[in-house]
Amino acid sequence: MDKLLIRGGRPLQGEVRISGAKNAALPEMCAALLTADPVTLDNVPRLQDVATMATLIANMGVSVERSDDRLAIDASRLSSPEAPYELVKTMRASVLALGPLLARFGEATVSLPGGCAIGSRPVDQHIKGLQQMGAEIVVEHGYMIAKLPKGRERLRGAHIRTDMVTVTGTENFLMAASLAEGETVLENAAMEPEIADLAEMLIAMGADIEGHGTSRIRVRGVARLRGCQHRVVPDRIEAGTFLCAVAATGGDVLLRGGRADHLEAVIDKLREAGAAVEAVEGGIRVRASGRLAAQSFRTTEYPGFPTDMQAQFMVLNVIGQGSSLVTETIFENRFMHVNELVRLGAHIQVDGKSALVEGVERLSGAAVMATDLRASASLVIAGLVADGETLVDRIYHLDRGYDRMEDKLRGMGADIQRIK
Ligand SMILES: CC(=O)N[C@H]1[C@@H](OP(=O)(O)OP(=O)(O)OC[C@H]2O[C@@H](n3ccc(=O)[nH]c3=O)[C@H](O)[C@@H]2O)O[C@H](CO)[C@@H](O)[C@@H]1O
Ligand SMILES: C=C(OP(=O)(O)O)C(=O)O
Repeated sequence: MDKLLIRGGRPLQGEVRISGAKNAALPEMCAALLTADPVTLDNVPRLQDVATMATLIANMGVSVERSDDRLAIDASRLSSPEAPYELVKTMRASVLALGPLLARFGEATVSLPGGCAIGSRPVDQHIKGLQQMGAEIVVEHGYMIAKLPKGRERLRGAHIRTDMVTVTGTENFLMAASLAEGETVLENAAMEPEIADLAEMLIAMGADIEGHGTSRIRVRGVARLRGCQHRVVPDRIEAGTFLCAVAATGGDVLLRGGRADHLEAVIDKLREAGAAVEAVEGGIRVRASGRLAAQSFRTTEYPGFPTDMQAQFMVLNVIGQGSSLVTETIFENRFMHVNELVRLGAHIQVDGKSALVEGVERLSGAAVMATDLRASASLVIAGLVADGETLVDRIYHLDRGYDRMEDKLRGMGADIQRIK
C-alpha cells in the first residue's frame, strides 16, 4: 500500500495548477449517459474516482477514451444499465448513474452505496424524488431496482422538495428531469458550483433549465439530448486545500485556475486568520507568514463553509494562536482526522458535532493513518508543518480525490515523496 513520507518545515512558493473538480466530473460523466451522441469532457482530473466511474460506465457498454485531460464518452451502445456493488462500494458517486439511466432507458439497477467513514449517507431522497417522477423503485438484495410502469416511456415532471439539501440528489433530479415529460421544479436544491456546472453542460446538450445556482431550479423536459463538449469547472476543494497548506507553512503561491468566487467562505476565514488572499488574473494568490489566528467555523451547505474543507482548515487552528470551535453540521462522523492530528501533538477535544481546538506552537512528525479523503489531506498539511518526518499511510483515500497531490506540492517546494 502506498504511503507519503513528508519532511516538514518548508514554506511553499511558486505556482500550482488547479485541476478540474472531482465533484463536477463525476456527475458530468453520468450526464453523458443521457445521449446517444458523443460527449467530450475537458479538464477532467486524473484521480481514482474518475477511473472508477469510467470503469463503471464502460461496464455498461459505454466507450470511454482518455487522452491527457480529455475524456471522450460515447453511450450509443449502452447495453446493460447496471451499477454493481463491487464498483459502487468504492465510490458513493455511482448513485449518479440512477437518474440518467432511468431517464434514457426506463430502467436501472444500481447497488445501494452503503455508509462510509464520514457517515451513514442514505439515498432515501434520491429514491423518493425519482418515485415522484413516476419511477417504480424497489430495494432488494442491496440493489435499487428501478423501472417505469408498463406503458410509460418517459419519467414525468414533478415538484420535488427534499427534506435536506442534497448535492448528488439535486444532480440526479436535474439529469432525470432534463429528459422527463413536462416540467420539474426542484425546491431546496443544492447551490454548489458543481451543480451549476452540470446544468450548463446539460443546457449545451439541449436541456431547458433555469435557476441553477439558486435553491429553486426549473427544468422543462425535452424528448432528446444531443452530444456536447464541456470543460469541467476548477476544483474549489483542491484549491482550498492548497490555500490552507500555504497558510499553514507560510509562503507565497499562485493557484492557477483557482476560482476565488467559489471559495468565499474559506477565503474570508483565511483573511481573518491573517493570510493575504487575493483574486488575481488567472487564479488566486495566497501569502502568509508566522502563526495565524485560530478561527471558529461551522460547516453548512454552499455558499457556507464546505464540509469538504473542515479537516484541512482545522490544521490551521491546530497550529494557530488561540482556541477555536469547529462545528460539523453535514456529516455525523467527520472528525476521523482528530485522533491522528493529536498523535502529531494537536490539542483537540471532540464533543458531539463540535471540536474544541487549542492552538499549539509546533507539531512533531509521526506515523499517521488516513481514514477518508479530506482527513488524508489534513494529515498531509499537518506533515508539511510538523518537525521531522511524517508518514501518512492508506493514501488510497487521497488518490480517490486529488490529482497528483504530492507532485503538485513538490512543485511548490515541499519535501514529500510517495513510498510504494
Ligand atoms: C460526489 C459529491 O459531489 N460528493 C459531495 C456531495 O456528497 P453527497 O451528495 O453524497 O452529500 P449530500 O449533499 O447528499 O448529503 C448532505 C446530507 O444529507 C444526507 N442525505 C443525503 C441524501 C439522502 O438521500 N438522504 C440523506 O439523509 C446525508 O447523509 C448528509 O448528511 O456533497 C457533500 C456535501 O457537500 C460533499 O461532502 C461531497 O464531497
Ligand atoms: C466526501 C467526499 O466525496 P464523496 O462524496 O465522493 O465521498 C469529498 O469529496 O470530500
